[in-house]
Amino acid sequence: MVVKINITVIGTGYVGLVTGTCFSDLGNRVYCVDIDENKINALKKGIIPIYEPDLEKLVVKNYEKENIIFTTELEISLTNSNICFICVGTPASDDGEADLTAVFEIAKNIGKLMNHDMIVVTKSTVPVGTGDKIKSIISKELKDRGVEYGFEVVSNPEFLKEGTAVKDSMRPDRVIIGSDNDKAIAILKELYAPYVKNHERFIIMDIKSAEMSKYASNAMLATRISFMNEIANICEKTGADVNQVRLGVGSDARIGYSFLYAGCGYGGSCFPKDVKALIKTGENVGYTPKILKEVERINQNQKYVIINKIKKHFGDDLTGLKFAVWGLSFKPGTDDMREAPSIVIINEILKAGGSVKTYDPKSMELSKTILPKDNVEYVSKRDQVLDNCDALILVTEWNEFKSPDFNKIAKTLKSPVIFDGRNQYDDEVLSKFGIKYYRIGR
Ligand SMILES: NC(=O)c1ccc[n+]([C@@H]2O[C@H](COP(=O)([O-])OP(=O)(O)OC[C@H]3O[C@@H](n4cnc5c(N)ncnc54)[C@H](O)[C@@H]3O)[C@@H](O)[C@H]2O)c1
Ligand SMILES: O=c1ccn([C@@H]2O[C@H](COP(=O)(O)OP(=O)(O)O[C@H]3O[C@H](CO)[C@@H](O)[C@H](O)[C@H]3O)[C@@H](O)[C@H]2O)c(=O)[nH]1
Repeated sequence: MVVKINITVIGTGYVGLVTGTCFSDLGNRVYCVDIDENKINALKKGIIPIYEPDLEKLVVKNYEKENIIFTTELEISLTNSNICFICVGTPASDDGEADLTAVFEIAKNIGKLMNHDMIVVTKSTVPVGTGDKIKSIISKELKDRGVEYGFEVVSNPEFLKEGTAVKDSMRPDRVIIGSDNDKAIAILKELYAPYVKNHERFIIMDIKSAEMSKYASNAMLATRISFMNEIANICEKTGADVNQVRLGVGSDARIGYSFLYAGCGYGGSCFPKDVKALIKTGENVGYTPKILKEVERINQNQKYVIINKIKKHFGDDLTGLKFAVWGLSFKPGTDDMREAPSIVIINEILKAGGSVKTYDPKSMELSKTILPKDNVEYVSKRDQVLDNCDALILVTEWNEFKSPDFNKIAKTLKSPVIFDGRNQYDDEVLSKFGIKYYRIGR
């Protein structure tokens, strides 16, 4: 295939590695840059530092074809590229504000190193107004160097989901391009065109609206989840069942079924930090975002709903009790543990004197570096977890937990009781097996 566009992607995490790989698969030449030397060296050997379905074979294929270059050298990458994507992390600071240290450091380095005209595209999730700040940082560096290269800063927020990141990138619902520069817009459209067959899916807007669209989308989805968790909590006190309510509500075409699942709270690297950052954006301009503050508060509380049910069943003191935990990652399909509800649930069990035996298909190695070492045991098979445990807790709904052998569960657990944080099972089926079943919103 003919090489089309030379691209630099800065930051090879979930977003950068997937974005860079998908662009390279179209025949573009992509320089994937990271400051983490270990990560770059591993990638050069075909070792993918994250678990993301379909990613490994695409990386290996395109690395072998020399469509991807893994490097820590930003200067060489920029020299050989016309477009540069910023894909570094923007984690929450202590006060909730997005920490833009890495983004601004990169803007500075781009200004210091670029030696021809460049389109600088922000794919990291950044607060409204960041594009203007990136522009001034680059301009200042160019001025200090006494050079006059042209550059455009474009906002192109990313909407991929972990676990389906490759699919989402190759078939995006929409591609938002925030820019007022026709040439930059045309180049980005050309780059994305093979993945965006339906051109109505390109949405062109000003840079600030593009930045805000990303936060508003995540905040809307987080709001739906907290809303349903609130409904679930009211269901529990009134005798209604949130599973049935979800069907009743979602069937309205104006509402739809997605993101209405009650559970033990949303986690991950995006919703928690982006809701906090949007609250901060509002406060910084003298506005108090009341709905968003409640969305966040409901989510914090929701992580304790399962532990409260456990304590209601066994009492506040869990000393001497061992809990089997299925699932650790913040959702199925990923090894990502950022803001995973399992962290809160397991720590609360340990605090109350209990111990934990756990299994997750992908995130156990990472969990070992995050969870306390004492009283947490890891096993390599789903059903091994059950031996000598007093109860089973389902935290992450991986497929292999969806239709387990209930007979075995009932016989192996010391007391046949399941606490289900993801509403995966049928109350009637479990009662036939003599299993006491607690779930959310019933
Ligand atoms: N993870 C997602 O599902 C997702 C989806 C959409 C948008 N986003 C947003 O995209 C951004 C990146 O998220 P992520 O999950 O890919 O982060 P990540 O933490 O997985 O990856 C970030 C990478 O950037 C590298 N990095 C940090 N500073 C650097 C520097 N100065 N130069 C070069 N590399 C540097 C890190 O070493 C790391 O490899 C965030 O703003 C996030 O909110 C994430
Ligand atoms: O009905 C639902 C749907 C999701 N969740 C939870 O919500 C969290 C986030 O899930 P999901 O949105 O699937 O995962 P992410 O990979 O974090 O993706 C979100 O965050 C990304 C980063 O900004 C965006 O790009 C995506 O569009 C957005 O969906 C997880 O803990 C889920 O368990 C629920 O509790 N109920």
